[in-house]
Amino acid sequence: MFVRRCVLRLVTYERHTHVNTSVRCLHLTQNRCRAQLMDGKKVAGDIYQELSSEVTGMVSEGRRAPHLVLVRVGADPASGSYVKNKTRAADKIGIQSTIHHLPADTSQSTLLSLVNQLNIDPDVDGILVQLPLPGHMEEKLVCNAVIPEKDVDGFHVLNIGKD
Ligand SMILES: Nc1nc2c(c(=O)[nH]1)N[C@@H](CN(C=O)c1ccc(C(=O)N[C@@H](CCC(=O)O)C(=O)O)cc1)CN2
Repeated sequence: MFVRRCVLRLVTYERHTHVNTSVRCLHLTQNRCRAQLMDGKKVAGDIYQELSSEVTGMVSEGRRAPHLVLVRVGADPASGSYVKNKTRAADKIGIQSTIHHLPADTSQSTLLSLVNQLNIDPDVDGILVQLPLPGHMEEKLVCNAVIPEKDVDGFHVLNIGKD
């Protein structure tokens, strides 16, 4: 997914590769690696472009656009902004998005039921539970309730560490 595909790009060079002066050297055990300053806006723009073309391709083949569901619990203003930004990013790419905004006093079992419904809903491709959750909830348990195939953040124990 978009967020997971936004990775830091490290450029490794062979010993005799031309050395750009803006490049800093890092010496690892075997290889010489150079970290290159990244133009974040350009990389983000390229990723938007790439994903947008992918979605356009899917739709032109008669498939529906991917559907992302965002779950927000409580009224944390920062979480509100992050969720809004994520739906904006989805819109820009052509991904459908839906927000489920639950009150702060929602019980954990109600949240888990919602996650389970979304897990089995064939019209939902990705699920993102915005953190932090209210103090009475166990974030690890909730993150692991999202099935790995729909786990947009990669927070499920089976997805952590995968690229
Ligand atoms: N379900 C998730 N919940 C939360 C995540 C997450 O990845 N998934 N991360 C944070 C909140 N968050 C996104 O949701 C987030 C917070 C901060 C940043 C970030 O890059 N901050 C930069 C500034 C970036 C900028 O200026 O554009 C910084 O602090 O230096 C990104 C995402 C917790 N919840």
